[in-house]
Amino acid sequence: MDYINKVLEEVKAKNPNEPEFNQAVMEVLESLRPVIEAHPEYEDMGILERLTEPERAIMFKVPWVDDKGKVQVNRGFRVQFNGAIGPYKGGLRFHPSVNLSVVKFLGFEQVFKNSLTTLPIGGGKGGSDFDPQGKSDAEIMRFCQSFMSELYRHIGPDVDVPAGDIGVGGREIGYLYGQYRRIRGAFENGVLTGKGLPYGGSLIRPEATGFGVMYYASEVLKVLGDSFKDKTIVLSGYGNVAWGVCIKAKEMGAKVVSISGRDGYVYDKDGINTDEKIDFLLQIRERNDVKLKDYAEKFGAEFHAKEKPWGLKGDIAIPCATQNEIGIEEAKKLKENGIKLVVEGANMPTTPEAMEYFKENEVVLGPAKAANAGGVATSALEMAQNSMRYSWTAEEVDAKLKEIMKNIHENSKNASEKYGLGYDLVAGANIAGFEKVVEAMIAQGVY
Ligand SMILES: NC(=O)C1=CN([C@@H]2O[C@H](COP(=O)(O)OP(=O)(O)OC[C@H]3O[C@@H](n4cnc5c(N)ncnc54)[C@H](O)[C@@H]3O)[C@@H](O)[C@H]2O)C=CC1
Ligand SMILES: O=C(O)CCC(=O)C(=O)O
Repeated sequence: MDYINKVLEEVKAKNPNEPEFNQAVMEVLESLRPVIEAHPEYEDMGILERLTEPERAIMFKVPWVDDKGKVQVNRGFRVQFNGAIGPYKGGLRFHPSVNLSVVKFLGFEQVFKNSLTTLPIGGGKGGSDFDPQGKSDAEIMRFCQSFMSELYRHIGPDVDVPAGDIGVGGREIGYLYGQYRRIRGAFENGVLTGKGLPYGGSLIRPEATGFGVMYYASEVLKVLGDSFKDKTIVLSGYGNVAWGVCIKAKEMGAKVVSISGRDGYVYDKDGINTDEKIDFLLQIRERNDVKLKDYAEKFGAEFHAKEKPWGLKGDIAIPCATQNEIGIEEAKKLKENGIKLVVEGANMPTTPEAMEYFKENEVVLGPAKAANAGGVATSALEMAQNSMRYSWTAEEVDAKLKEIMKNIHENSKNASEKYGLGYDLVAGANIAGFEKVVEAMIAQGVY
């Protein structure tokens, strides 16, 4: 059995109840074959075994009191996956589907993504099975305070720097930071990113993931001899990432025709392209009872309950909701409906079968760890500003973000070409991310 298959078997055997984690590992390791063939010494060094085992996985109790006075107990996680190139960095997800497998898959992906940004950040991720939907602001605050009452001992500006992800935005980061500051008795604001501007947040961080997706996609379109002008975008999600994509799409002359959530999707044939419509996304997200039907009613669009938007006609698909939202059936529908490019805003939104189908059917795929890296990259810029006790203008941050996304695309393209894989952005991102982390790991001895 070759080295990669051996490690894949071991990972499966060691983590039998972690399908998402196994899926993420398989996707990365399969595309590293040419690199492993060129470096047989990695086997004796145990590089892949070391990379697929988190440096630390913390699981903890999060008790809190609801508005009726009843005690609720959730489970909290922080997985510090690999710190070879910098402090662990990655978001916190509050969603009922969160478990160890989900946090480990996200943390594993984050290692390569953060390496790709070219900035000094290791990979980690965390979260809880707490569902913010239907909770009051006071309940969310009490939950965040309890969550941080345990998490604080594991994090720090040079140790591990969490941020937002699904269900965690500016409001939650504020409550989390307040509790951290109270416990530590110090203004260490480099411990979290995605903060509000008055206490050390960075301009453009809220928009960064969506803007980064569009900057990265523009680079891909350049290679394809095309641009966003007059393109129709089929989008999923309605949250932070989807919002950033909508703002940039409007600026770039493309038309976004859909958003989606847990309850179904909205088809807006005129496009989500006015400030009023785009601002409404923020309002939906801020409410603790998301109903996308409200968008449809307010703006005269169609609402399709319990369905995904992948049957719509368009040129480019940008999934911005959650993992495995595009399976093989959805991939076939996208192809039939004219989609030529899929750019992943969400983490691992495409199943392995769907990825294979895209490859065989000439649909270009921009993978999450490259395409959505603008969020974490701008978080690293927030850390840099906190260290300097200084802030850059929106124009300065945006220019740096644009340059980073351009480099991520270029480095992925070059890595793919270097191993004779042509324009394979999936393999290219995995290889480019892997090479830097491995170099740092080898330099630091066995850890
Ligand atoms: N916020 C960030 O900076 C980054 C986010 N991402 C990824 O982007 C995706 C969206 O994250 P955000 O916009 O930050 O979340 P958000 O908290 O702002 O919005 C929630 C999102 O989750 C989706 N969602 C929740 N439950 C769902 C379900 N059961 N079925 C389908 N969709 C569901 C909603 O459609 C909505 O788009 C996630 O995959 C996240 O990991 C990736 C990089 C950075
Ligand atoms: O900004 C960060 O540190 C979090 C970003 C994140 O969670 C992601 O890239 O998936």
